Amino acid sequence: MTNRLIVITGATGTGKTTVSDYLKEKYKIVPVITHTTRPPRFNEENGVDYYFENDQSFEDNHYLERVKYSNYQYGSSYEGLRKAWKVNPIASIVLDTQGAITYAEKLTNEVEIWFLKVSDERVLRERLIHRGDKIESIDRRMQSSEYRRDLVLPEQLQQTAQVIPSESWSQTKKQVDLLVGKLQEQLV
Ligand SMILES: Nc1nc2c(ncn2[C@@H]2O[C@H](COP(=O)(O)OP(=O)(O)O)[C@@H](O)[C@H]2O)c(=O)[nH]1
Ligand SMILES: Nc1ncnc2c1ncn2[C@@H]1O[C@H](COP(=O)(O)OP(=O)(O)O)[C@@H](O)[C@H]1O
Repeated sequence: MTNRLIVITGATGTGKTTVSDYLKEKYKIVPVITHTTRPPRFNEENGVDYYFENDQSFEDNHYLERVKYSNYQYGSSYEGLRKAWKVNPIASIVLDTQGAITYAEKLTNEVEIWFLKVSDERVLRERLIHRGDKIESIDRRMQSSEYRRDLVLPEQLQQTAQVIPSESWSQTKKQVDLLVGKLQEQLV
Protein backbone atom coordinates (compact mmCIF):
# COMPACT_ATOMS: atom_id res chain seq x y z
CA MET A 1 0.00 0.00 0.00
CA THR A 2 1.62 3.22 -1.11
CA ASN A 3 -1.09 5.87 -0.92
CA ARG A 4 -2.69 7.63 1.99
CA LEU A 5 -5.58 10.05 2.34
CA ILE A 6 -5.70 12.46 5.26
CA VAL A 7 -9.37 13.09 6.06
CA ILE A 8 -9.71 16.42 7.89
CA THR A 9 -12.98 16.68 9.78
CA GLY A 10 -14.64 18.66 12.59
CA ALA A 11 -17.18 21.45 13.01
CA THR A 12 -17.29 24.65 10.99
CA GLY A 13 -14.58 27.09 12.07
CA THR A 14 -12.34 24.50 13.72
CA GLY A 15 -9.71 25.12 11.03
CA LYS A 16 -10.15 22.29 8.50
CA THR A 17 -9.49 24.49 5.46
CA THR A 18 -6.55 26.17 7.21
CA VAL A 19 -4.95 22.77 7.83
CA SER A 20 -5.63 21.67 4.26
CA ASP A 21 -3.99 24.87 2.90
CA TYR A 22 -1.00 24.38 5.21
CA LEU A 23 -0.53 20.76 4.04
CA LYS A 24 -0.52 21.96 0.44
CA GLU A 25 1.85 24.84 1.01
CA LYS A 26 4.36 23.11 3.30
CA TYR A 27 4.22 19.46 2.18
CA LYS A 28 2.73 19.65 -1.34
CA ILE A 29 -0.07 17.40 -0.07
CA VAL A 30 -2.79 18.00 -2.64
CA PRO A 31 -6.40 18.45 -1.53
CA VAL A 32 -9.17 16.51 -3.23
CA ILE A 33 -11.59 19.13 -4.57
CA THR A 34 -15.18 18.28 -3.73
CA HIS A 35 -18.48 19.45 -5.22
CA THR A 36 -21.11 21.61 -3.56
CA THR A 37 -24.34 23.49 -4.25
CA ARG A 38 -23.40 26.08 -1.58
CA PRO A 39 -22.76 29.52 -3.12
CA PRO A 40 -19.08 30.57 -3.09
CA ARG A 41 -17.83 32.84 -0.29
CA PHE A 42 -16.23 36.11 -1.45
CA ASN A 43 -12.71 34.67 -1.55
CA GLU A 44 -13.53 31.23 -2.96
CA GLU A 45 -12.75 30.11 -6.49
CA ASN A 46 -14.39 27.45 -8.62
CA GLY A 47 -12.09 24.44 -9.15
CA VAL A 48 -9.80 25.56 -6.32
CA ASP A 49 -11.95 25.60 -3.18
CA TYR A 50 -14.82 23.55 -4.57
CA TYR A 51 -16.49 22.73 -7.84
CA PHE A 52 -19.50 24.98 -7.37
CA GLU A 53 -22.64 23.36 -8.80
CA ASN A 54 -26.33 24.05 -9.12
CA ASP A 55 -28.94 21.46 -8.10
CA GLN A 56 -29.00 20.07 -11.64
CA SER A 57 -25.26 20.00 -12.44
CA PHE A 58 -24.57 18.45 -9.02
CA GLU A 59 -26.44 15.34 -10.16
CA ASP A 60 -24.24 14.92 -13.27
CA ASN A 61 -21.27 13.61 -11.24
CA HIS A 62 -20.60 10.15 -9.84
CA TYR A 63 -19.91 10.32 -6.12
CA LEU A 64 -18.03 8.01 -3.82
CA GLU A 65 -20.20 9.59 -1.14
CA ARG A 66 -22.49 12.59 -0.84
CA VAL A 67 -24.19 14.39 2.03
CA LYS A 68 -26.62 17.17 2.76
CA TYR A 69 -25.11 19.69 5.19
CA SER A 70 -27.05 22.72 6.42
CA ASN A 71 -29.39 22.56 3.37
CA TYR A 72 -26.69 22.26 0.70
CA GLN A 73 -25.35 19.21 -1.14
CA TYR A 74 -21.70 18.13 -0.96
CA GLY A 75 -20.05 15.21 -2.73
CA SER A 76 -16.66 13.71 -3.52
CA SER A 77 -15.50 11.31 -6.21
CA TYR A 78 -12.87 8.59 -6.75
CA GLU A 79 -11.76 10.53 -9.80
CA GLY A 80 -10.83 13.52 -7.61
CA LEU A 81 -8.88 11.23 -5.31
CA ARG A 82 -6.99 9.55 -8.17
CA LYS A 83 -6.06 12.99 -9.52
CA ALA A 84 -4.63 14.06 -6.15
CA TRP A 85 -2.70 10.77 -5.68
CA LYS A 86 -1.07 11.24 -9.10
CA VAL A 87 0.66 14.32 -7.70
CA ASN A 88 1.59 12.99 -4.26
CA PRO A 89 1.06 9.58 -2.55
CA ILE A 90 -0.35 11.55 0.38
CA ALA A 91 -3.53 13.50 -0.41
CA SER A 92 -6.01 15.32 1.82
CA ILE A 93 -9.76 15.88 1.86
CA VAL A 94 -12.02 18.05 4.03
CA LEU A 95 -15.24 16.26 5.00
CA ASP A 96 -18.07 16.37 7.52
CA THR A 97 -18.01 13.53 10.06
CA GLN A 98 -20.52 11.49 8.07
CA GLY A 99 -18.20 11.59 5.05
CA ALA A 100 -15.25 10.71 7.29
CA ILE A 101 -17.09 7.58 8.48
CA THR A 102 -17.84 6.56 4.90
CA TYR A 103 -14.20 7.00 3.85
CA ALA A 104 -13.00 5.05 6.89
CA GLU A 105 -15.31 2.18 5.85
CA LYS A 106 -14.51 2.26 2.13
CA LEU A 107 -10.76 2.95 2.14
CA THR A 108 -9.93 1.43 5.56
CA ASN A 109 -6.12 1.43 5.97
CA GLU A 110 -5.55 4.04 3.30
CA VAL A 111 -7.14 6.80 5.39
CA GLU A 112 -5.92 8.79 8.36
CA ILE A 113 -8.73 10.62 10.12
CA TRP A 114 -7.90 13.93 11.79
CA PHE A 115 -10.64 15.41 13.97
CA LEU A 116 -10.16 19.10 14.80
CA LYS A 117 -11.52 20.10 18.17
CA VAL A 118 -12.34 23.49 19.69
CA SER A 119 -14.11 23.26 23.03
CA ASP A 120 -15.66 26.73 23.24
CA GLU A 121 -18.35 27.41 20.65
CA ARG A 122 -17.99 31.16 21.22
CA VAL A 123 -14.49 30.88 19.79
CA LEU A 124 -15.89 29.24 16.67
CA ARG A 125 -18.47 31.99 16.25
CA GLU A 126 -15.80 34.70 16.56
CA ARG A 127 -13.69 32.92 13.95
CA LEU A 128 -16.55 32.80 11.47
CA ILE A 129 -17.25 36.52 11.98
CA HIS A 130 -13.54 37.22 11.48
CA ARG A 131 -13.54 35.01 8.35
CA GLY A 132 -16.17 37.37 6.90
CA ASP A 133 -19.18 35.02 6.95
CA LYS A 134 -22.52 36.82 7.07
CA ILE A 135 -24.24 36.78 10.48
CA GLU A 136 -27.39 35.15 9.04
CA SER A 137 -25.37 32.33 7.49
CA ILE A 138 -23.37 31.86 10.72
CA ASP A 139 -26.60 31.57 12.73
CA ARG A 140 -28.15 29.18 10.21
CA ARG A 141 -25.01 27.05 10.17
CA MET A 142 -24.58 26.94 13.95
CA GLN A 143 -28.20 25.90 14.42
CA SER A 144 -28.00 23.08 11.88
CA SER A 145 -28.08 19.53 13.20
CA GLU A 146 -24.98 18.71 11.11
CA TYR A 147 -22.90 21.44 12.76
CA ARG A 148 -24.01 20.33 16.23
CA ARG A 149 -23.24 16.70 15.40
CA ASP A 150 -19.74 17.57 14.14
CA LEU A 151 -18.71 19.24 17.41
CA VAL A 152 -18.21 15.75 18.85
CA LEU A 153 -16.09 12.88 17.52
CA PRO A 154 -18.52 10.15 16.42
CA GLU A 155 -18.31 6.81 18.15
CA GLN A 156 -17.44 5.00 14.89
CA LEU A 157 -14.21 7.04 14.64
CA GLN A 158 -13.11 6.91 18.24
CA GLN A 159 -10.66 4.03 17.78
CA THR A 160 -9.04 5.38 14.65
CA ALA A 161 -9.16 9.19 14.59
CA GLN A 162 -6.42 11.51 15.77
CA VAL A 163 -7.96 14.33 17.79
CA ILE A 164 -6.13 17.58 17.10
CA PRO A 165 -6.74 20.45 19.54
CA SER A 166 -7.32 23.54 17.43
CA GLU A 167 -7.46 26.34 19.99
CA SER A 168 -4.40 28.12 18.62
CA TRP A 169 -2.59 27.82 15.31
CA SER A 170 0.84 27.18 16.86
CA GLN A 171 -0.60 24.21 18.79
CA THR A 172 -2.41 22.83 15.74
CA LYS A 173 0.60 23.28 13.46
CA LYS A 174 2.89 21.42 15.88
CA GLN A 175 0.54 18.44 15.98
CA VAL A 176 0.07 18.46 12.20
CA ASP A 177 3.85 18.50 11.62
CA LEU A 178 4.24 15.56 13.99
CA LEU A 179 1.54 13.50 12.28
CA VAL A 180 2.82 14.22 8.76
CA GLY A 181 6.31 13.18 9.88
CA LYS A 182 4.97 9.84 11.13
CA LEU A 183 3.02 9.30 7.93
CA GLN A 184 6.04 10.01 5.76
CA GLU A 185 8.09 7.52 7.79
CA GLN A 186 5.43 4.83 7.22
CA LEU A 187 5.55 5.36 3.47
CA VAL A 188 9.34 5.20 3.04
N1 LIG B 1 -19.18 14.30 3.28
C1 LIG B 1 -18.71 15.35 2.64
N2 LIG B 1 -18.53 16.51 3.31
C2 LIG B 1 -18.01 17.56 2.63
C3 LIG B 1 -17.66 17.48 1.26
N3 LIG B 1 -17.17 18.69 0.89
C4 LIG B 1 -17.20 19.47 1.99
N4 LIG B 1 -17.71 18.80 3.04
C5 LIG B 1 -17.98 19.26 4.42
O1 LIG B 1 -19.18 20.01 4.42
C6 LIG B 1 -19.19 20.88 5.54
C7 LIG B 1 -19.59 22.28 5.10
O2 LIG B 1 -18.55 22.83 4.31
P1 LIG B 1 -18.48 24.39 4.03
O3 LIG B 1 -19.81 24.89 3.62
O4 LIG B 1 -17.36 24.64 3.08
O5 LIG B 1 -18.20 25.03 5.45
P2 LIG B 1 -16.95 24.92 6.45
O6 LIG B 1 -17.37 24.00 7.54
O7 LIG B 1 -16.75 26.30 6.91
O8 LIG B 1 -15.79 24.38 5.70
C8 LIG B 1 -17.80 20.83 6.14
O9 LIG B 1 -17.84 19.95 7.26
C9 LIG B 1 -16.97 20.20 5.03
O10 LIG B 1 -15.91 19.49 5.59
C10 LIG B 1 -17.88 16.24 0.58
O11 LIG B 1 -17.63 16.07 -0.60
N5 LIG B 1 -18.41 15.21 1.31
N1 LIG C 1 -5.89 26.62 14.93
C1 LIG C 1 -6.43 27.84 14.76
N2 LIG C 1 -6.28 28.78 15.71
C2 LIG C 1 -6.83 30.00 15.56
N3 LIG C 1 -7.54 30.40 14.47
C3 LIG C 1 -7.71 29.51 13.49
C4 LIG C 1 -7.16 28.19 13.58
N4 LIG C 1 -7.50 27.53 12.47
C5 LIG C 1 -8.22 28.37 11.71
N5 LIG C 1 -8.35 29.57 12.30
C6 LIG C 1 -9.11 30.73 11.78
O1 LIG C 1 -10.49 30.41 11.95
C7 LIG C 1 -11.26 30.72 10.80
C8 LIG C 1 -11.96 29.47 10.28
O2 LIG C 1 -10.96 28.57 9.79
P1 LIG C 1 -11.27 27.58 8.57
O3 LIG C 1 -9.99 26.89 8.24
O4 LIG C 1 -11.96 28.32 7.47
O5 LIG C 1 -12.30 26.56 9.28
P2 LIG C 1 -13.21 25.40 8.67
O6 LIG C 1 -12.67 25.05 7.31
O7 LIG C 1 -13.10 24.27 9.64
O8 LIG C 1 -14.59 25.97 8.64
C9 LIG C 1 -10.30 31.35 9.79
O9 LIG C 1 -10.43 32.76 9.84
C10 LIG C 1 -8.91 30.90 10.28
O10 LIG C 1 -7.94 31.88 10.01
